[in-house]
Amino acid sequence: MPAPPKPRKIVVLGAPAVGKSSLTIRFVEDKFVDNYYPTIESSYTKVVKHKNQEYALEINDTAGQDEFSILNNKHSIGTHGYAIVYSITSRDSFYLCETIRDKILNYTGTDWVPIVLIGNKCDLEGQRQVTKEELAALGQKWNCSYIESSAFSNTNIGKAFDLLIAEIEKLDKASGGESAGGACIIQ
Ligand SMILES: Nc1nc2c(ncn2[C@@H]2O[C@H](COP(=O)(O)OP(=O)(O)OP(=O)(O)O)[C@@H](O)[C@H]2O)c(=O)[nH]1
Repeated sequence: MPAPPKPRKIVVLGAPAVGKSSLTIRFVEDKFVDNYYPTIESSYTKVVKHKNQEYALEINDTAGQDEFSILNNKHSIGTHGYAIVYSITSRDSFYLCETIRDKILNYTGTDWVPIVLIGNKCDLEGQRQVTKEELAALGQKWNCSYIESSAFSNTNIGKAFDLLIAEIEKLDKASGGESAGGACIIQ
């Protein structure tokens, strides 16, 4: 009998208009939405396979943050992993990622949480403001996974979520297994 899907909750955070909804919808529904409607809060589900195990993902797409946004319970209770998104065309959105991660760590009272850092809109090479080297440097500093993606051209979207599941699994293993997952991140 195959193992039942593991439920895993993911929150997508980042500055407004970096493509959080677009990459979530591309991942869940495999389509690209060209219009910009600021998100209030949306939740999506998708079952995916990672290393022969199924995962029932609950993905919470948030309203864009700024440096004054306060991380609330909805963003952290039961959350297993975070996708922090910026746009490669916006240096400000890249800088904001550091603030967002600091808030997560403050809120959870931990010094490490599963994160994938995503540089979205990589199809817009001509408008690039953040280099791949800067992404790699920040990802290495945080000891997390990192990747550039494009919801528009469907580049690395599935891969980004796969990397996040791997980060979540790392924590699961380090904390002694299955049940430890979200519970110990939330404290
Ligand atoms: N070229 C390009 N445009 C993108 C990409 N992803 C999103 N966009 C566009 O960028 C705009 C903002 O995308 P959204 O997905 O609504 O951004 P968001 O981060 O969810 O925005 P908020 O809800 O305000 O936080 C829209 O016009 C999208 O079509 C991408 O990978 N490439």
